[in-house]
Amino acid sequence: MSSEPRIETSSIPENLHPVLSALADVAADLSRTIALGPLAGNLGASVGSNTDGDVQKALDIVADKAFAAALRGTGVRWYASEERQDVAQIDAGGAWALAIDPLDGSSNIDVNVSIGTIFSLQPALDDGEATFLRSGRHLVASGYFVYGPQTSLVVTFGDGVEQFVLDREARLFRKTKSAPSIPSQACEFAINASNYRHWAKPIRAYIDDCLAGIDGPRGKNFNMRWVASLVAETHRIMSRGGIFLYPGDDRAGYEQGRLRLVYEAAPIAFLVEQAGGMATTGLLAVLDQVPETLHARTPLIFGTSEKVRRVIDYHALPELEDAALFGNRGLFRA
Ligand SMILES: O=P(O)(O)OC[C@H]1O[C@](O)(COP(=O)(O)O)[C@@H](O)[C@@H]1O
Ligand SMILES: [Mg+2]
Ligand SMILES: [Mg+2]
Repeated sequence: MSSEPRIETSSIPENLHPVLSALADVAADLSRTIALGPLAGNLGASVGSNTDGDVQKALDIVADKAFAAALRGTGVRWYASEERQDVAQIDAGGAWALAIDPLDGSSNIDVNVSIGTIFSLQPALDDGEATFLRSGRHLVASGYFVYGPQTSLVVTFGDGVEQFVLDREARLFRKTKSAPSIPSQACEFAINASNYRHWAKPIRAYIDDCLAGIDGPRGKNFNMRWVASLVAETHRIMSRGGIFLYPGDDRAGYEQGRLRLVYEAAPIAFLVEQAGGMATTGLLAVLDQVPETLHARTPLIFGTSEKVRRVIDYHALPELEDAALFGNRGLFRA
């Protein structure tokens, strides 16, 4: 890594400068590679599968190796990656544990749609795995890079969120004047609706009510979005509000949804709470959920607080009663 910081550090806690600069350095490289697309090789080629059977793309592996290598000497003791079965030790004397989804939205690599990197930092315990098997309330920082028309970093250190944009010529992430904040009013929802028949009743009811639009209990029309890149959906919600849902469903292997608690849901939940929104599994705040295993999945529902609260309310309804209420719908008028 170059010794020059790759990010404006004035608002970043001093003990995290080396880590953030290393992450920013790799993100600048990835941004360039992604922008070259097919000119940089077959980035979307399938090269194997991880321990859970998820297909790994060439760029997943490139990104994972680049981040792990760049973090040497930055004070990161433990490195847990979506692409690795086990926690790796980087700096034996380091104070930090970093969890990372090196490349989020892999299915979009080949189609020139925004993809990203998600990370979180927490203090390292002596046991690497035990460090990560704690609730997200232990996080001291989390963020994502989104590689889109702009390459941006949105990050929290537990006191609101900040945004940086890559100035390609200077190879520097510059801080933007205004910070993202999730609006309290919004009319967009994001869900992979092809799974409708697999969802549980509270999720179906929530989406049914959105789809009913002005004629339904919400009394207004909604738009639907689904990019299939969690970072891109998060970035939109950070600026425009709305709700994202990847619930558990009845497909084999999807009982807890698709997204990983340690690498995806907890870091995003920390950002969302810091930006004025909420993140839940439907039953519990995502940040209160303790991972049972390193690669555990979790239902993830986040965004504008009022919308997320409504989904939580739907989950709280007794099974029989809810059928009656949803039939009536009057209790849930917007
Ligand atoms: O293809 P689906 O089931 O709609 O899933 C899309 C979701 O999967 C993900 O791509 C999973 O992340 P990875 O690409 O890191 O595996 C999310 O970014 C996205 O929200
Ligand atoms: Mg991901
Ligand atoms: Mg990934």
